[in-house]
Amino acid sequence: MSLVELYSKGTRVWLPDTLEIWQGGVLTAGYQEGAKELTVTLESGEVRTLRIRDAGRDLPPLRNPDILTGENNLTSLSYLNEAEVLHNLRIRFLERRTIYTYCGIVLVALNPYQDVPIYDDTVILAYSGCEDVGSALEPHVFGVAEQAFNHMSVFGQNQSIIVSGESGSGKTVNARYTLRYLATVASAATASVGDVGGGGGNGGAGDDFHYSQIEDRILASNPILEAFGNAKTTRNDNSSRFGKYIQIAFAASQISHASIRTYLLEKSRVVTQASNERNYHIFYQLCSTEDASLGLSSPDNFQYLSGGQCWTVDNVSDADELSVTRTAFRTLGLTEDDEWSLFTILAAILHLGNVSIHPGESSESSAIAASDPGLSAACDLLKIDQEQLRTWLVHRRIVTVGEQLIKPFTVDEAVNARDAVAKFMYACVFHWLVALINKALERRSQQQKQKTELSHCLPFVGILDIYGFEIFQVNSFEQFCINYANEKLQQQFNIHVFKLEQQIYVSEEIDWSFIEFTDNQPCIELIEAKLGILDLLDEECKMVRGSDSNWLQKMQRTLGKSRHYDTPKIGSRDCFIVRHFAEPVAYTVHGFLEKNRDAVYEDLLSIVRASEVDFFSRLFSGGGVAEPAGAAGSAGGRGRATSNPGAYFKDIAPTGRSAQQPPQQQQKFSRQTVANQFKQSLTDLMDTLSKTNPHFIRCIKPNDAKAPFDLDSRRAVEQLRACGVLETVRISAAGFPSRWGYEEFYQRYRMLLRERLALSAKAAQLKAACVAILELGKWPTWRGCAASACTGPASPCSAATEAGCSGAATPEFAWPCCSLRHGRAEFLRDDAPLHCVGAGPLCACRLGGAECAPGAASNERAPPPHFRRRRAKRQLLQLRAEARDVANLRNKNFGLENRLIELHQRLDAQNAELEAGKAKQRQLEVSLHCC
Ligand SMILES: Nc1ncnc2c1ncn2[C@@H]1O[C@H](COP(=O)(O)OP(=O)(O)OP(=O)(O)O)[C@@H](O)[C@H]1O
Repeated sequence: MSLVELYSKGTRVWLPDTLEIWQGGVLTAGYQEGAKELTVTLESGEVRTLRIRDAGRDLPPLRNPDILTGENNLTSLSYLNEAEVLHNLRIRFLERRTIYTYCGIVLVALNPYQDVPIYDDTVILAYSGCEDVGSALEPHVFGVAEQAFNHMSVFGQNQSIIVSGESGSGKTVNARYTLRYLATVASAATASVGDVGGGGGNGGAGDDFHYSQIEDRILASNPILEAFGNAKTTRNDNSSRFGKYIQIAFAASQISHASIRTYLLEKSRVVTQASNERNYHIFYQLCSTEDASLGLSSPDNFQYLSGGQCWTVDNVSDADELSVTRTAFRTLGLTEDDEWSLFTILAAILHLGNVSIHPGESSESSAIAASDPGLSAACDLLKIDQEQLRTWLVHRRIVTVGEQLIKPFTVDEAVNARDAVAKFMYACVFHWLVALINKALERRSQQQKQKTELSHCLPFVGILDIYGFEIFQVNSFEQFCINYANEKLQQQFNIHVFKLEQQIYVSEEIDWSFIEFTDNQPCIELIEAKLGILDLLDEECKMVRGSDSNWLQKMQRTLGKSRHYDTPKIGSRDCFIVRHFAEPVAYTVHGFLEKNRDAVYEDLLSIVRASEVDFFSRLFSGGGVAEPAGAAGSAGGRGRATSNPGAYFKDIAPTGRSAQQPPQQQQKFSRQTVANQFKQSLTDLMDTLSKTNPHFIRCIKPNDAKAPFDLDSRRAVEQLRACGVLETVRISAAGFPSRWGYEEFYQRYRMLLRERLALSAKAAQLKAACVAILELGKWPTWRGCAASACTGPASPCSAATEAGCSGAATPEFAWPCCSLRHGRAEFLRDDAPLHCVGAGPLCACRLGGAECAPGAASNERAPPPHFRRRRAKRQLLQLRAEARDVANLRNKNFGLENRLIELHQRLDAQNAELEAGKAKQRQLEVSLHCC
């Protein structure tokens, strides 16, 4: 169609709008070739004249007919542009109250900021086992989980579900539901095996660890990790301050074991918080007990909990949350004694934060009063030497050739030293817990252990919930690492969606015009390449006199020419800007070196490691009850996902003893900077992800006020642009909706072929076999013959005389899992009738014999015993189908109910107005009467 035809009078278009981003309008007059102007009447009635400079490029985007509005897959829109995507999401979200929408291979999830009734077990049942989950049911996070689970079960291929989005967009909630879905579906599989007495050897007597427990343990890991790793920020009341990748391995559709890797816990939050933010939830939960034996009281009595001047979270009871955390501890097998030990350390951290450090005798020194209550409370709880701690919090040892000097700290240095110990202790607790969870998610019985040894063979589904892209007023080292991680994830997404997809079209010689996308490789190189930002940072950290400002200068000299690096033209001089894929972010260099070194003075470490309590001593030495193997939190000991707190430190390592030497001999630890560890763990993560079949969930934060079902178009478009959803729409719409390898396709549909070919298809014949399967489509008898009397591919088809049947049957077919429309017989893969219900003259079951009684028009024959499992499965499928209908109805109902509530609210408001009007009228009448 030519532009003149497309842009004729009355055509519906979109115009840019400052407030709503896009506004609908209608062309008042058609576009003429070479015209410089276009007149549009907006929906508001305003008439606007558009300047056309580069016709064909700057003509306004076209609008779809109303009938397409609210499509649940954006790729099915006729006109695909930013305005249409936004409009569609808006209608679905605001009018239909639907939070999920497919966008090709991506599920877009809008945060409703309100509980929606779409996650209960009926809905899980509806999605589980649904073969065409993408089209038969509304888009849902359960749909994505089902696709991953199904793909894994059928093809034994590892899957990953990557949940991304900015802070507060709903990643953790969606990841939590995904986890629940997998746990429920897997436990249903276990139960159904148990029901029919199959057993399959799993979970039988003698196992010391039953299958049902592992699902519970997986779910119990959530409240623990959230209590210790989540905090209230200005953007999100329950913000994850660490990244998490959970891998669930399955054996015969049941969970075999699981493991969690964590990424870069934000340790600085333990000692300082921005305004209106909180420390980690667990501290406030603990304070709610006001336990005197731990010296606990209201959170505002502790320095470490008062940085943000915020101690509570709306609608959250810390006391209730504590009981959730403790219940989860029990589920994971943590004893009350160990729990008490953890709480003791947390309380000690809080008391340590209250230690008051004064200027010493000179301005270059500092001191702590012998009677400091914070110091004595911390030392009593940790069972460590108070005098030693008091000394080494305000001094350090310098070792030169042949001699040692004791140098006092300034007040600032002493505060840093104290905070570093507090952060170290908290990180030890966190990583110990991750190791504990991993231990609890292993298989324990002999049989299960064997499985674990073969774990690399078991397929898994991995769920990645990693901190979203962050921009604050002041962005520091943590934001830099978080945004770097997002940059890597975006690249992973690009590689999968754009690069690989297009490469396949080229290699398959499919006619294809390339879709441009923003490749963020140059930005990643700026960060992680040799002489890039991280490299220069590490170099500076090695310098004795290294400083943040020196590092900044070096970056400016070395990286100044990069397209993705910049310095602010106005304002702060100690900033550098990185142009990320999402947005440019200005980072303040202050504190980068210190955070990257993450140094804890060895003298202080030795003191806490010398605790009289064996548990503490082991925990602070990198060991403990759960015996974390190497890098804590790594799955089955593989990978280096979690920073090992043992490798964090090492600033000054004393080599000899002095009068005030701490009691324990120092050990040697590697000097690995935080950024270096993080880079390595991200490389490992990307490596893992690249070997899986990825599924993407893009979470969108619809407004900053956390208002329920409210969409700020500007914010939504920002996020859609940033995470590549719009480009995905274009590529998904232009490309093929489904891609199968020969092997995959053959495995899935081979039962349609004659036995001979089905069994004998070797690698070389795979393509031919696939072609043969596709040829089946030519035979109407096999593709759902419309003829009512069709009995399947008999030769010739017995329904040949009926309308809609060609009467042709192909010799290529054997009896497949027949699902003829009239449902005379149902077959499973091995051609055995499940339950011949249609026995009679038209029975399609040709096997005869014991399983079928031709002529007996009855469905009352009891199935043979060995079909019981299949029948159970069949019934389950029926149940699921019913549940699907219920879920769909419920979805609709929910939308209608909401509309009704809205209408009631409006009615109430109008009534109130009416009443107010009447009252006013009465008043006026009274005053008139008085007059
Ligand atoms: N599907 C949902 N239904 C109801 N409420 C939701 C849903 N998704 C998110 N929310 C609300 O939004 C809040 C923030 O969500 P969530 O913690 O998952 O964000 P996030 O993307 O993980 O943020 P961060 O990166 O800061 O951890 C939740 O605490 C919850 O109140």
